[in-house]
Amino acid sequence: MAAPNARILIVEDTLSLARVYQDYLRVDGHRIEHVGTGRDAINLLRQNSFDVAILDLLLPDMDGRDVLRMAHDVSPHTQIIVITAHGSVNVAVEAMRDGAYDFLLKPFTAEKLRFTVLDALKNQRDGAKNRAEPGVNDGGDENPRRAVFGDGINGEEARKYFDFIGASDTMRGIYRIIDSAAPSRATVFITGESGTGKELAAEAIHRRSERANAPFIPLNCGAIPKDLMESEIFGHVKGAFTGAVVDREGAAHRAANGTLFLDEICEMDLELQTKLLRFIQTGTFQKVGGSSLETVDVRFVCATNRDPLEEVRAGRFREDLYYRLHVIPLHMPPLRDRGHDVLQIANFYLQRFSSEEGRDFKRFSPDVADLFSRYSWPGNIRQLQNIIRNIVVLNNGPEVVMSMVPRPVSNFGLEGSLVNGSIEAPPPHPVVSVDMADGDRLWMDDPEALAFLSGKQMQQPPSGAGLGIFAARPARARDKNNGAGRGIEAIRPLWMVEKDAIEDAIDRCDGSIPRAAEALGVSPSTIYRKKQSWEEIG
Ligand SMILES: Nc1ncnc2c1ncn2[C@@H]1O[C@H](COP(=O)(O)OP(=O)(O)OP(=O)(O)O)[C@@H](O)[C@H]1O
Repeated sequence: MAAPNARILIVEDTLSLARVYQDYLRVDGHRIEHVGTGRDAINLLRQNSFDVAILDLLLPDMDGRDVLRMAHDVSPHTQIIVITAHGSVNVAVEAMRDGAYDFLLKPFTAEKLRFTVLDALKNQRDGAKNRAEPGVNDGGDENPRRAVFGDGINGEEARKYFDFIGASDTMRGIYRIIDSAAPSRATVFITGESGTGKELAAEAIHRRSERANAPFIPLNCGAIPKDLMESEIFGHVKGAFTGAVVDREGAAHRAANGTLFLDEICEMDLELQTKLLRFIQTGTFQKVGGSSLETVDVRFVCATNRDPLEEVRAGRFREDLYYRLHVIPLHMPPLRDRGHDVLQIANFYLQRFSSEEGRDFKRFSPDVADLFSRYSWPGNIRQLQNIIRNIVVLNNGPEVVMSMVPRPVSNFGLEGSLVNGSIEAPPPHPVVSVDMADGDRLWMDDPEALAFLSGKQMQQPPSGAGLGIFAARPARARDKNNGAGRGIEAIRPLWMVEKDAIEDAIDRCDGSIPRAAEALGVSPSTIYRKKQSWEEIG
């Protein structure tokens, strides 16, 4: 990296340390100023423009995190690097959530400090460049369509970090935590809804670490039947149980010197949790049916889509194991909170699936792009992938138009009910309406979606009428009930409806749960878990 002659503020109350940091950084030709209190730091940041601030979180006059938040507010373009005491990675991670660019754990070397500052500067300059040139494909664009849907822009140009696509602020925060956490041996505990990329994050942590050349072994604790789980992790000796006809190594052994990724960790049964805890504490384990102790060096990364503390409270997850594993928390944001990333990811998969399936898709029409940006994506990236695969397989390009978008995405915005039967103000754009079987009238500004939904003839709204409805249950459901006599006894519990849908999907996939799961946009373990809960209901 080039010597940048940047303006740097050091906020450190120990004078001797501040001098050392200044000496380290002067080598790169920066202009450096120093203050010893939080108050002075905020004042200086308010009056001057600094590229980077190096902030010790332990200050005499203010809580370091308050200083950080205020510094971020008064000077959002200053990249803030926080310094924390050795062993307080958690504090550092929290600080990054509050807007810090990176952190340094004491003690650190001159090289580490210089590199971290240069990296922050590079980020700051890239950010400034992107602000000055809206339209560059890094997610900082004010105009999502230009960034993602403009001519010639394809998914490969989208901002990538390992296998992640996306450059939203939330995801940049995730990449920084991965960068910082990866080199250490500390356990990373990843949370987030299904399909948000938890496994991708675990892999990135591995690939970014010194263990990258050793194996990355994922193990889905929710997808493996309980009684086989212990052998999956620790292996077994011949004859340990019926069917154990040969000795077998488990995931712990295979992950030696690498990373063991325990996905859906909260699904692990309590007895096995005790054995896992012992393994984490001692680095040793016994194969099922074995008598000798084996020792391996593994780094643990685990993930869950549940709230782990809630599981602890409910007695389903051991508290001591939780604290042992929960060293560096990493929360994967849902897709709906990632701004323009959704379009970048959509475009990436459109190009990929299109070439895999021999189609000519190049782009999304503006209304599809708009729908994708507004939709809530409950199944996150996996659902987005499935929708795009569906579109690509069943249609051809070059443009993805509204009529190609399958449900439930295409129905988005149609659910809801007429508020007290009132008719609201007419919309500023043309609408169409349709009379439904049960007497409701639908007013829509999207003729295609309305036609699809109702299968009825459309008409222009009478003058003076306004935007009514949005009471659109799918036509099928309406026809079945035909308006009359819809008593609450006809309503089935949600779990039964869900059970029917899942069983139907499994049937259509010839009994394959993984394929059914993919088609439904959930993980196989979700289905296994649900099947188990239906059995418990009886
Ligand atoms: N930012 C992203 N860009 C591109 N693809 C992504 C991104 N995040 C996730 N994916 C893809 O989405 C799919 C789901 O990701 P992944 O399996 O890591 O999610 P998960 O949170 O572990 O899901 P689950 O909780 O269901 O196990 C994978 O195919 C992954 O490659």
